[in-house]
Amino acid sequence: MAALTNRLLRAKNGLTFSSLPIFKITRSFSSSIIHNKDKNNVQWVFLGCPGVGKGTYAGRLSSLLGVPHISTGDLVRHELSSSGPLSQELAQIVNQGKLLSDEIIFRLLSKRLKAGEANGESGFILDGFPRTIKQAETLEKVTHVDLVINLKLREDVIIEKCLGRRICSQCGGNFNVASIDIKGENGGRGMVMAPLLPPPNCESKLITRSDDTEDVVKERLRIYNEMSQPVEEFYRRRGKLLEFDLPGGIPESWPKLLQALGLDDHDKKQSATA
Ligand SMILES: Nc1ncnc2c1ncn2[C@@H]1O[C@H](COP(=O)(O)OP(=O)(O)O)[C@@H](O)[C@H]1O
Repeated sequence: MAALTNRLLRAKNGLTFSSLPIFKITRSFSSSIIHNKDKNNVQWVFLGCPGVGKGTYAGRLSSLLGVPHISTGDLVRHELSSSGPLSQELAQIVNQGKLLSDEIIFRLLSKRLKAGEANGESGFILDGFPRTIKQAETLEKVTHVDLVINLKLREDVIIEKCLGRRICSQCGGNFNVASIDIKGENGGRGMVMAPLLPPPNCESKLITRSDDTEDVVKERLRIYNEMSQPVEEFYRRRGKLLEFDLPGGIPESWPKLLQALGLDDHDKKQSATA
């Protein structure tokens, strides 16, 4: 693990690499990669504001394609839930809506990659990383990214969704109690998002993330616009960015996302064999 961490940290400082587990510098980008459903060829990144649904859609694609969904936010929350020496220091930063240092994120990510390597994982769907230009440059040095999916949603809806987010403290399931029903104005489209309610046995165990308060959500959005939006431009310039405006909740958005990714047949085949 130490060697791996060092390689990731060295990459950040511009030194050379041979390989990293999961991350392979073997292929050049081709726009047709989007149509390649071989799981070994899925090296994707999800971008988008806090609460837009990166975790939901990355998780669904991960199950569909059989590639690991690696969320740095989940890695951070796992670290916070431990009683390790770092957890209090990290909690202070996360609960203010600020970003953690690259060093900490690289350390957590390296640890996760090492565990995945031991389990024979290949391919990846990254969620929550990269979040700064520096992180994107580092990732570019250590591996190839095929496709970057940028999820977009109106800011007022994002705030409501973040405030409605709930987690079951027992099973870890993610739910949302917000019910969004925005009427279209001046011929514009409205938006309906039904709540994603928990099953009865989770109902009494729901908790809210400590960084999902209104002030902290607004600060996270501010930081996203300042630090992470330039990452969109980084990938746009490389021709890798797929912009996806979410049309509504999961029932409307999931089929359209699959269509945009050329995966709608894949989903049908999988449902037929299930
Ligand atoms: N790549 C990263 N760089 C720095 N900090 C991160 C990164 N990923 C996660 N974090 C920290 O973990 C928190 C939660 O992450 P995440 O669940 O991805 O949040 P969000 O819902 O805002 O997208 C972030 O607000 C930040 O403090």
